Amino acid sequence: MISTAEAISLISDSTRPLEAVTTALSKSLGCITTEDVTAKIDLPPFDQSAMDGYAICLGGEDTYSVIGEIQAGDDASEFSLSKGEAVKIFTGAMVPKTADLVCRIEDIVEKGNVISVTKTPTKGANIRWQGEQIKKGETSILKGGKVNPATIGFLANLGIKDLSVVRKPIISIISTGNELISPDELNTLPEGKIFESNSVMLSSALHSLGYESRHSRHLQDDYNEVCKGLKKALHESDVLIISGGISVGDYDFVGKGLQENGVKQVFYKVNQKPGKPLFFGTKGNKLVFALPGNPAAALTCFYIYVLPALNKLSGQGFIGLPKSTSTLTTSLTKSNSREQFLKAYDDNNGTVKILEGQSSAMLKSFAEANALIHLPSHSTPQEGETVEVIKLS
Ligand SMILES: Nc1nc2c(c(=O)[nH]1)N[C@H]1C(S)=C(S)[C@@H](COP(=O)(O)OP(=O)(O)OC[C@H]3O[C@@H](n4cnc5c(N)ncnc54)[C@H](O)[C@@H]3O)O[C@H]1N2
Ligand code: MOO
Repeated sequence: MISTAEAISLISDSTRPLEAVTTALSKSLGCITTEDVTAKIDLPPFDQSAMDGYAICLGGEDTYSVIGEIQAGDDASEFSLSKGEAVKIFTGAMVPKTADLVCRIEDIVEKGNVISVTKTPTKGANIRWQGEQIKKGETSILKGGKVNPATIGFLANLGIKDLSVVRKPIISIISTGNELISPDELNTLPEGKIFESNSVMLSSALHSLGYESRHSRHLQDDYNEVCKGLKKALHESDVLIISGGISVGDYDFVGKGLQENGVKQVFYKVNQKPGKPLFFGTKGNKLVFALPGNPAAALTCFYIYVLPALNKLSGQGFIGLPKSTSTLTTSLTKSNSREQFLKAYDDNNGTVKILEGQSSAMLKSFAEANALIHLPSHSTPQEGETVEVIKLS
């Protein structure tokens, strides 16, 4: 059986970034840009007032005659002020070229059509100059950056509607098992059945990390159904995330079904708890993860293996959840010959505790956890020792 480090390295070596596509700016959140983006206009596009007040043309006196008003959105390019004149102006409105500065409304006294300035600011005060943020022709964002909400706002402000980015993968989630009933299907469980939970858990994990599952299907433990379902999913996706049916039982058909569909096995089984029977394979550039069905094993394998691969496909490099170290406040009594990922609570102040209920079938402790502790095989760390922590939130 291979180690977790070997599994990670094999997945990374099999993963290539997807091609560039042009996407609507509004749909580009979390994407990696593939080109430098040049500003097509100055920002601001004109000299703008930064305050509500009066734009004045300095005249040597503290009083000014008010000759008009400029609202945000008005074209003031033809507006002309002579020395000693002022125009009422609002935040964001165009400042006439003949104005020297903007006085805040708080710093003047209004008397009819005349204002007295109680505190004259320096020349140029309260004006956001044309192009002071960025000038037409300059680079607004660099190739290889990750689009965040501010990037989208900045580019929208520049009038940019489309962006060239690395395409995000099309992902299918497949759950397998005769025992599974969708909670949407029935309210009461027939004997021997359980409510299906891995697909909604995995699609939520994807969503929380900036990915979406395009297709989700449930397959019965039937060889033909599994083969057909996998064929369809392989045809329509870049990444398959399968849960269950990958162990050694008579009705675990996922391994055989993948082989039948031409998926090349890269590895099967990792020396870890939970998630020992993890399968990873490829078909061309498509990636196939068959996660063990036990829910905590499926989610752990998703975070450790699937997420960094999705990030690499999307142009970000093979990057997983952030890691740090913390001091244990509890001790582990039993060692394991496998590496372990333990559900844990990290207080974000340097200490971490191992939670009760570490079975790979249990999600209760995972739901309370905000971290996984990664332990080497055969280790029994004690209270006070430093351990590696993978942050879930
Ligand atoms: N003889 C052996 N048996 C098992 C071994 C082994 O080495 N030898 N490994 C065990 C380990 S470790 C794991 S993990 C499981 C993995 O088995 P499968 O991937 O084939 O998963 P299933 O048998 O289909 O399911 C396991 C468990 O999880 C529940 N499950 C499955 N899918 C879902 C779902 N979508 N939602 C909620 N729960 C699900 C399923 O009902 C089972 O209880 O194999 C061990 N066996
Ligand atoms: O690998 Mo399994 O997830 O330990 O139960």
